[in-house]
Amino acid sequence: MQHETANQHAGARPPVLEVRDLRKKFGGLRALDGCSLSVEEGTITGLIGPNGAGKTTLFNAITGFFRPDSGRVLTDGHDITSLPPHRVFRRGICRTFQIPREHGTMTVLENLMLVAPDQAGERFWNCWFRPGLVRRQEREIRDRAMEVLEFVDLARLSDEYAGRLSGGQKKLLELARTLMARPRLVLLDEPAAGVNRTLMKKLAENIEYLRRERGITFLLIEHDMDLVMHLCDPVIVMSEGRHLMQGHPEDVRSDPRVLEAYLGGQYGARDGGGNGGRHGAA
Ligand SMILES: Nc1ncnc2c1ncn2[C@@H]1O[C@H](COP(=O)(O)OP(=O)(O)OP(=O)(O)O)[C@@H](O)[C@H]1O
Repeated sequence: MQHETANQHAGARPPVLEVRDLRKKFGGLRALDGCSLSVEEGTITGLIGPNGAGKTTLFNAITGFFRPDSGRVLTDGHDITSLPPHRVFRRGICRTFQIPREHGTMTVLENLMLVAPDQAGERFWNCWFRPGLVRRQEREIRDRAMEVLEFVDLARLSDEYAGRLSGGQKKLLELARTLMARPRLVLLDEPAAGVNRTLMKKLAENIEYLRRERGITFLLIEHDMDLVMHLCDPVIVMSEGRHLMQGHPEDVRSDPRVLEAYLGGQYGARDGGGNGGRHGAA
């Protein structure tokens, strides 16, 4: 397996995430059609593009939920292509889903405690022979989960069933779950969808804080252009399964290729070329 990227050869630090020529077909449809991009450490990188551009498929291929047909995924220059999701997760790459995947019949706190990696209590013999260790670790995980809940402002709901949270609160819970894993890179799939303005502001503040204070890198798919323009730099645009362009938000906003990608696609056809909905370019 090749372990070094071109950047390493040049002496520079490799990007935290690099995708090279990724391809994925569903039947005759090329969801990813030679997609290449990279995400630099310490950035909040936006990933935008019209419906069906392949953004979520890209997340699925990076995080091991789909096996790409070809191409490579590297983190810090190490090849992680086609690793199963739990091994990608152990590499510090965590994700959220467009539709939150909470365990609805468990409490908010339990949802977080589940995520903590390498729990001693998961090993049968530890429960019998090392009960003190299991209890101590469980206490630590609970304390950590409460800290994370405080951070996302859900501590008061720790004993509530996760299924009873509002859509916005579920998004915060998704973010909280990634934080339990002490991630290096968080992939957020439409964090603002279905979230009211107040919670969205809170979410944006949290993301900015985590990048600044904890050095966490973010790659986020988002259709809310206000949020993208405010939060992300750089912004990568995908179209038809490929990287179309990348730049500062204001450059992307005015780039004719981006407008063309949005207006020329399914959305443009359906909407008569209008651009006022949530999938508008800018
Ligand atoms: N499991 C699947 N089976 C078949 N087709 C799929 C599957 N997942 C995605 N696709 C198709 O692949 C294409 C890319 O979909 P994807 O969800 O990655 O786009 P997207 O850019 O995330 O779109 P959106 O912004 O609407 O979420 C679409 O045409 C979609 O219908």
